[in-house]
Amino acid sequence: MRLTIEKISKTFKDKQAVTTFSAELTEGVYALLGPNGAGKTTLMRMLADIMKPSSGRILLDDKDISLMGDHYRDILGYLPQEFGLYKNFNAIRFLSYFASLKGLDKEKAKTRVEEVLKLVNLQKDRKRKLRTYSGGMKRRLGIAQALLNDPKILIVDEPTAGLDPQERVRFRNLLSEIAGDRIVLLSTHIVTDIEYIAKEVLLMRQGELIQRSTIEKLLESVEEKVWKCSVEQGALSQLQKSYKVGNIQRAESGIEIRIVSDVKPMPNALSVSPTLEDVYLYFFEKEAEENV
Ligand SMILES: Nc1ncnc2c1ncn2[C@@H]1O[C@H](COP(=O)(O)OP(=O)(O)OP(=O)(O)O)[C@@H](O)[C@H]1O
Repeated sequence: MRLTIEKISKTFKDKQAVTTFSAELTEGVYALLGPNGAGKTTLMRMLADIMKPSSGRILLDDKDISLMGDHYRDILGYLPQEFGLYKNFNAIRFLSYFASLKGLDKEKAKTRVEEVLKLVNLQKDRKRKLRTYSGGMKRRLGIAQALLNDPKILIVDEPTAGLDPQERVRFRNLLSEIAGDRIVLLSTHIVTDIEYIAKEVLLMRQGELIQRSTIEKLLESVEEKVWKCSVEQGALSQLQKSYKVGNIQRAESGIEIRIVSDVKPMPNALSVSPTLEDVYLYFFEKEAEENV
């Protein structure tokens, strides 16, 4: 299976949200990483065939998805960023309702609803009203909904927004379990979401794909560009103006800061091993976890 994104762009009036984005995706988990406003949601909506590109094409195994109609929707699972729940429904009723919208026949739907509840580990809570669900449970239910038709392509838009770190880890594990032979595209601006699970990372900035790589290669690309420096408090604000400063830690003598820079920022700077947060800082300037 091959999903080909061929030079797609999307313009809203005077705003270019996505600019000639091209990529080819095969089975596995891909992470679309970029800051708020980078164009991730717009790209995903086009991949989910909810929004038409202003130009360019999306092909599944060489067939234009805009010409595939229901055949494409049959193999697609989509979890949008904003996902409305019927608060007075329980999980079974909610999923059965979506199953009927997706055209599953009644008998098949019954079995499938139980299967997806098991997959996302909500079996025990399947009869509870959704208004009593935690943020993590709601997101898992969202994934269950997206999996009802056993999609070959699964698109999930910022699924970990608002989840606590423990729920984020559970959600990440869930995605990696269900990935199997599907194409999974997950968008996020939180670097820890993509650790361990992403086969490749697509970095998006201002509507453009600026880098596509494995996590290992991304880390390699900032090798020798991450520095630990001991500085005095008074020097900090000037350094922040001149460099991309990551973690700031108080030490016995002054403070210790992490700087991402192509050149050694000061004589006493020590080169240290990069993390994904450094990668984010290198490509996107802002602090990696700023928007959590
Ligand atoms: N319907 C629309 N009309 C006008 N501008 C839009 C519309 N949808 C998105 N945009 C603009 O396009 C740009 C990309 O938005 P998009 O929501 O795709 O980014 P994002 O990376 O998903 O960000 P976020 O993480 O905040 O959702 C933004 O500048 C946004 O304001």
